[in-house]
Amino acid sequence: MTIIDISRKLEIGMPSWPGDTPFSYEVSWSKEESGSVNVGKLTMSIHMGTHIDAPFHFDNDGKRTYDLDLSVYIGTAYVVDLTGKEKISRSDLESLPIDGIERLLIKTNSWKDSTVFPETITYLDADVGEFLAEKGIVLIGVDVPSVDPLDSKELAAHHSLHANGVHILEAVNLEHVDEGVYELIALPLAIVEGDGSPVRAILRSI
Ligand SMILES: Nc1ccccc1C(=O)C[C@H](N)C(=O)O
Ligand SMILES: [Zn+2]
Ligand SMILES: [Zn+2]
Repeated sequence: MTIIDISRKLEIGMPSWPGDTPFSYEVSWSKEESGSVNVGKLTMSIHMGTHIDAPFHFDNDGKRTYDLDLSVYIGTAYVVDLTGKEKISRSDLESLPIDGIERLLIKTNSWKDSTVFPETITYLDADVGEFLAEKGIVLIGVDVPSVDPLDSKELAAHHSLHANGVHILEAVNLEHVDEGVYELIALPLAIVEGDGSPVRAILRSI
């Protein structure tokens, strides 16, 4: 069985959302000190690297991470390459062979240098939520840190996806992935009050 890892590495110095908590890892209790084991301490924004958004991230009354339906994060996914677009609208997706497929991963290739936070990214139009719901899509994944423009405050795409029951996976790495149908696994951690979760996202060929 071939596993394709589509997760970004979590490491010190990786780019984070401007002003947000950076990633840090340290051994806070060493083997020498504890007498038996190294114990690590992790600090990071939840929206670091490859992660899912819980609706609470952008809606005070929205679901928290632990309450998310795990079946959303496992199952068939279609990877489409839409490199070179400023934004992605319903018309860009209408001809995709996604009948019977419940997840869509979009390769935008718009995060050019993964060692620095991008200045602009390809984003989704607010008409995408309704279209995906009509198609029976329950999750959308993008290879950039947001489904909206980076300076957006309204978050039109986040809200339209949520209103249509489409869950959000952000900052996957699809550089090495060809278009086609796969099985996706990208489970959130059981963070009770979370507004999202880092995930280890993988694809399996089917
Ligand atoms: N971390 C942030 C800090 C400030 C403002 C936005 C963000 C975000 O993370 C938004 C992005 N659309 C996200 O869901 O990951
Ligand atoms: Zn996020
Ligand atoms: Zn988001």
